[in-house]
Amino acid sequence: MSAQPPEISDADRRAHTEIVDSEDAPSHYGERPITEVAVGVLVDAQQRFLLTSRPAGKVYAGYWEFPGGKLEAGETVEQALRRELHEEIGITIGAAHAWHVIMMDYPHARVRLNFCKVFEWTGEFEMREGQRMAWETLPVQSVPVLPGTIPVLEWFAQERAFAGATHSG
Ligand SMILES: Nc1nc2c([nH]c(=O)n2[C@@H]2O[C@H](COP(=O)(O)OP(=O)(O)OP(=O)(O)O)[C@@H](O)[C@H]2O)c(=O)[nH]1
Repeated sequence: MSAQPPEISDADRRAHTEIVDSEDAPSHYGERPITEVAVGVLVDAQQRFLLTSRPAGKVYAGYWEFPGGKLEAGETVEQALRRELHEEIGITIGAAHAWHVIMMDYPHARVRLNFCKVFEWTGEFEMREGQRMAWETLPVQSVPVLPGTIPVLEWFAQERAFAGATHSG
């Protein structure tokens, strides 16, 4: 859990979050096109949630996030999530329960993160891209966390009546 924090630029620090909670924002909301992303919040029987580290070679390599990825043409959020989690972490998910939707405006991309809670899955976890995995609870111990992950920790804090810092750093 002691990853060397990657370099973060001033532009990255200014990454802007908008809580949308709606799938109605047009696909060219604002001045830049939006990339749709399906993100899985796996919650186990002990109410822990799964974080994975971003693999080497991707933007924000080494940052901790909830696993997921970009929608391919014609896919629904649930279909993309099922495909991504199978490809990246080796499991087959049961139902994906739509939770929150946020926009993140990064220097490299403007993304709409469609977070879904997942309570059931089959198969063994296998980090197929060399990621690391951690079952976490609040406060999160893995550092650093991706900017787009922080709102999720705040939603968990609200749900769980958790007071205090949700993560380190
Ligand atoms: N998976 C995931 N992506 C997130 C989260 N928060 C967040 O801002 N993002 C952003 O959403 C985008 C997801 O892209 P990705 O690189 O994971 O997707 P992918 O696996 O399809 O990428 P690829 O095209 O490199 O194969 C990235 O810009 C990433 O920074 C999160 O919690 N999980």
